[in-house]
Amino acid sequence: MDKLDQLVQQATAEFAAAADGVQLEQAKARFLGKTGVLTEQLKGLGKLAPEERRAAGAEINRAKDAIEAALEARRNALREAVLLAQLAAEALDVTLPGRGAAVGGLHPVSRTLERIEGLFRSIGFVVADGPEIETDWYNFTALNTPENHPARSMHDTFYLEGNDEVLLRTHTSPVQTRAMLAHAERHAGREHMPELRIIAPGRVYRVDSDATHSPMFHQVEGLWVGENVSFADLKGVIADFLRKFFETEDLQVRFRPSFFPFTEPSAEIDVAFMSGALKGRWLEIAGCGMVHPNVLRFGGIDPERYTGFAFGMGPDRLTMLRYGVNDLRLFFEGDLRFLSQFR
Ligand SMILES: CNC(=O)COc1cccc(Nc2cc(Cl)ccn2)c1
Repeated sequence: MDKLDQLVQQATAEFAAAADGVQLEQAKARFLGKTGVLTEQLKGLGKLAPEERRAAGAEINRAKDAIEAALEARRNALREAVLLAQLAAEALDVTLPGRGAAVGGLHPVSRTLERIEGLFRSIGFVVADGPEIETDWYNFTALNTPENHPARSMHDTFYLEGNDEVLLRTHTSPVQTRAMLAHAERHAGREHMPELRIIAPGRVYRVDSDATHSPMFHQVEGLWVGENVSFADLKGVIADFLRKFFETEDLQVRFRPSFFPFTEPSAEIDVAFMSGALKGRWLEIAGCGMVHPNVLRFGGIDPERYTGFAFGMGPDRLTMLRYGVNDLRLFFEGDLRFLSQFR
């Protein structure tokens, strides 16, 4: 094989060894560039005799064409490789199953709140709402809570920055007082004020956090005010509600004497199931009592003419009982592995 054939072989091998466009251009320069091997050959033609020059020149140009063809082939091969790599990287397998939008669900506490509201609506209660940021008047004073009562302290109550009159409500009782004032106002001057039956569900805040206490939790309060509402009405409404809520007649309800500043007499409500894991254990689930006369007065209602009962329960606690959950904080951490069990 003569020198020119060797050059073509060598150039083809070096082009094949070029891994990308930059290396290929460097290899091209070695053969076809200004100082390339082929260019040197062409310069050497001047030294030949005129009759030899034409043949030698033709030979060199044939080699040059072969090298340029090898170069072009390698360029195409590299371009093809880049394209194939890109296609592989961006490949979309349309046969894959769709990700799909998962079906959401109501939060277990929301389900409990809706259930409680539905049960009380079915006996004529109306759901009332009110501000979560309250004044200490509506949250404490209007509920007959003494100025020095520990519940007012910053150890139990979240006060807004640098303020001791604006706070995060610690219960939904303020909603009840606001509703009483509005109701009394609306029917002022009439001989008989219509009965008031309201349910006040909502978020409440207390400075506390452990397995059974979260700084933000939920409460549902109920209030029934009329011309001769009695403790018997209270017991009947609560017992009936609990049987419907827990969907069993097989439970006992008891009213244990207690004390709240805003009710007199007051009682804690315990429930005991006659079957299941909690069989026979008394569980405290709510507080209640006849509305204290002062609280009726703060609500614009004459305690000489009207009486009422009220209760307060923790739907978070009812939810824990209903679903057998033992750490309240699980409800508020947003962990879908926990929450998706309640869809
Ligand atoms: C989880 N809640 C509890 O242990 C105790 O809650 C209770 C108990 C008794 C009454 C009330 N609410 C109330 C509201 C007004 Cl406007 C007047 C009188 N009382 C809340």
